[in-house]
Order: sequence, then C-alpha cells, then structure tokens
Amino acid sequence: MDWGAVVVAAGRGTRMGAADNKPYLELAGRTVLAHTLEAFEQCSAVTSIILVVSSGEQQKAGEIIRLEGFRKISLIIPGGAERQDSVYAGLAALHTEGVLVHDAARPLVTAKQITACCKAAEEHGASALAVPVKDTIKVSDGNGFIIATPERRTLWSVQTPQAFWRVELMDAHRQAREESAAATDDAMLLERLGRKVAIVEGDYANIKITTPEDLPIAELLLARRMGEE
Ligand SMILES: Nc1ccn([C@@H]2O[C@H](COP(=O)(O)OP(=O)(O)OP(=O)(O)O)[C@@H](O)[C@H]2O)c(=O)n1
Ligand SMILES: C[C@](O)(CO)[C@H](O)COP(=O)(O)O
Repeated sequence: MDWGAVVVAAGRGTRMGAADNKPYLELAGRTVLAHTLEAFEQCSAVTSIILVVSSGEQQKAGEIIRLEGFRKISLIIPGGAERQDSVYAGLAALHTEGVLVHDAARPLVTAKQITACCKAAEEHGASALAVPVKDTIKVSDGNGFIIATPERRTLWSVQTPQAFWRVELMDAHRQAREESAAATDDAMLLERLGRKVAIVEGDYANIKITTPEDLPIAELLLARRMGEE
C-alpha cells in the first residue's frame, strides 16, 4: 500500500498568542514545521506529503522546505477556516491509496509512530495514535458543576497521525460537509459512520504545541530524546 501524508499547518495559533504562526516558531534551533516534516521524510512508508498552510504563508513554508532540503513535499496549498476544511483541501490534492493526517503542531512525532499507524490501518482499515488518559475526567453540566465521571480505563487522549484509506476518509469528509457535521479530528468522521478506528498506543511526548508553556516542554522532550540516541 502506498502512503501519502496531509500535514495541516493552516491554523491561527490563537491560544499561543505569538507574533508568528506556530509552525514557524523556533524549537531547538529549527522551526516547529521542520521537526514535524523531518519525521515524515524519515519514514520510508510515506512517499509524498501535501502541506496545507494559511493563505499568504506558502512562500514562507516553501523557503523552509528548500533550506531543509526536504524531498517528499509535492504541494503546498492554502487551508480553510477550520482544521476539517484544511484536511479536506489536502485530501483533494493527494493521490495515494493510504493517507496519514497529521498536525504540523505536533513536532515530536517519530517515523516509528508513523509506520505503526500505517501498519494498523492496513490491518484494521483506520487507525489513530493515542495515549491512556492519566487524570480522572469529569463531565460538567455547563454551569460549573460535575455531573458524571466516565470510567478512566476506557478513555484515551487522541493524537495524530491518524491513518485511513484515502477514498474512505474523503467520503466521510464529503458526508460530514453535506450534513454540516463538525469534527475536531478525522477519526470522528469515521466513527459517526459506524466504522472502526484502531487505537495505536503512542507516547505522552507527542504533544501538540498549543499554549506558550508547550514550547519549553517540547524543548526538554527533544533534548531528552537526543540524549537517548
Ligand atoms: N483552519 C485550520 C485550523 C487548524 N489547522 C491545523 O490543525 C492543527 C491543530 O490545530 P490547533 O493546534 O488548534 O492549531 P491552531 O488552530 O493554529 O490553534 P488555535 O486553535 O489556538 O488558534 C495545527 O497544526 C493547525 O495548524 C489547520 O490546518 N487549519
Ligand atoms: C487532531 C487533534 O490533534 C487530536 O488531538 C486535535 O483534536 C486538534 O484539535 P484542535 O482543537 O485543533 O487543537
């Protein structure tokens, strides 16, 4: 099975509140985007990458790819208003049998995790990297009071990459658009159609750079990884 990747980098970085968008922030001497793309460049299962960026940032992203010498990025295209729209734009530009969807804002992903997602999707149809939830999770009534406690052993914190047959994910996206169904990740779009998505147990280090304290945490995790190599 041939695998392509849609890497979405077209967010606004509202919660980060930085002058630059998250993919272009510095992390251990490189951009966040360079760390993310490096893992896909190193993963032999992936043959091509569609990079989805904010409009007006195509040139900036292209310059990073040129300077880093990345070889697998086949297109840099503009994204949409929501993450779901950006993924859809990326899917429409890809032609491989399998697709991995990944957040550019997760720069600690590894080639090994990407390969594990591909293998699980080849076996089960779709897969998503996730880690068991560590905290006790509460459901609120919306007015500041707890109304329930879901059983923790059933709860997983889902990450990216998530892997699918491209045609299936495209169909799921089309249906969601027709029905105005919003989803914060791609697995949700298959779940709503009753399809199975296999959990691939990942690593707590595969954090999403979301708020300012995530950058120094990511630096520490990268330094620890380099010390282990
Ligand atoms: N319209 C959007 C929104 C998000 N993303 C991407 O989806 C990933 C996860 O989104 P998130 O971390 O929420 O990023 P932002 O949308 O940039 O952050 P915020 O919600 O704080 O504005 C990021 O790589 C982001 O660039 C995207 O491609 N297009
Ligand atoms: C896809 C995701 O990274 C899985 O954890 C997450 O749902 C993205 O959500 P966000 O609201 O765009 O941060």
